[in-house]
Amino acid sequence: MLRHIARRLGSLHGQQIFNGLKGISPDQLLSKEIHRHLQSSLETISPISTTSLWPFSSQPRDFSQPNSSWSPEMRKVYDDYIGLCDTDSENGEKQKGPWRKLPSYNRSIKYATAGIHLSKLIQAKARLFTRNVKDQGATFEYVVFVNKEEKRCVCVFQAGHLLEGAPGHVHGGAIATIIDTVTGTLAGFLSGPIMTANLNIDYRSPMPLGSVVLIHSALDRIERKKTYITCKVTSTDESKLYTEATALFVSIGVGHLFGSRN
Ligand SMILES: CCCCC/C=C\C/C=C\C/C=C\C/C=C\CCCC(=O)SCCNC(=O)CCNC(=O)[C@H](O)C(C)(C)COP(=O)(O)OP(=O)(O)OC[C@H]1O[C@@H](n2cnc3c(N)ncnc32)[C@H](O)[C@@H]1OP(=O)(O)O
Repeated sequence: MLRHIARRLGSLHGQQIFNGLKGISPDQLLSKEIHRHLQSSLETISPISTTSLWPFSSQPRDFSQPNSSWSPEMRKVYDDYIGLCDTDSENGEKQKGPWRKLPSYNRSIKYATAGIHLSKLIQAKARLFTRNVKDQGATFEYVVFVNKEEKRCVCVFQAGHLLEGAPGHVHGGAIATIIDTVTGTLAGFLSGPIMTANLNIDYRSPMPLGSVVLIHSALDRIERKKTYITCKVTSTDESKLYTEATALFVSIGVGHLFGSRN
């Protein structure tokens, strides 16, 4: 199975991966390829482009583009960060800024869904939890910007009406979900394939439904297979603190999702 996946990825990239890496196991190959995908997305995606090296569709939808459900506040913060992605130099030319917008698709690599244990129907229908509702604005509207040099990212998150927990406020599980997603995105970007091992959350203030908040995540440290991330959720002007969290991600080989320990 792993060899089949590795071959598929190899063929999707003109065989250069498979041919050039003889002696490397499919596990290692997939790990390298996933990390390469995450990194290359960051290098190649322009702010409004949906072009990517994503192998399963030539034009996957990037869910982190502005849509009509975004409030003016969400749109403004998005535009501010887009402005930090490209800056004007003294001679008026565009230069790459320190920030990059990450694209966001509604499914992960097909075989990452514990593949062999799931029916083909489930595999075909599997969708990323945070991107599985078609109704724009109903659940998680978010976009992640990464600053590679500073090893941190900021997510602009607008919490939709279907995320209600306490009346009029966002469910703690939904807040945990978006924190896991953002800290996991940063850990995956920095360390390659990872899984959440530990997530600690302190809920400091209730978050009203419809709020637009910033989720600031930063690398704390990397120790062997362990990537530690810190996180703060604030209002967009950063005057109000909603949530604080720390997360531990452990690097995995792809075989991990198929029950093998490596
Ligand atoms: C095709 C693969 C694709 C994989 C994804 C790749 C990249 C993703 C990148 C970006 C993703 C984009 C968006 C992100 C979206 C969502 C992110 C959400 C991710 C999740 O939502 S994912 C679901 C929840 N997640 C689980 O379902 C994990 C279940 N669990 C396990 O699968 C294992 O448990 C595992 C892997 C955690 C560790 O297992 P293991 O065998 O690999 O490692 P081991 O046990 O040897 O530990 C090594 C060192 O970590 C320490 N350690 C381990 N666990 C600890 C803990 N809890 N607390 C404190 N320290 C801990 C040990 O003490 C040792 O430390 P030391 O090195 O110092 O001895």
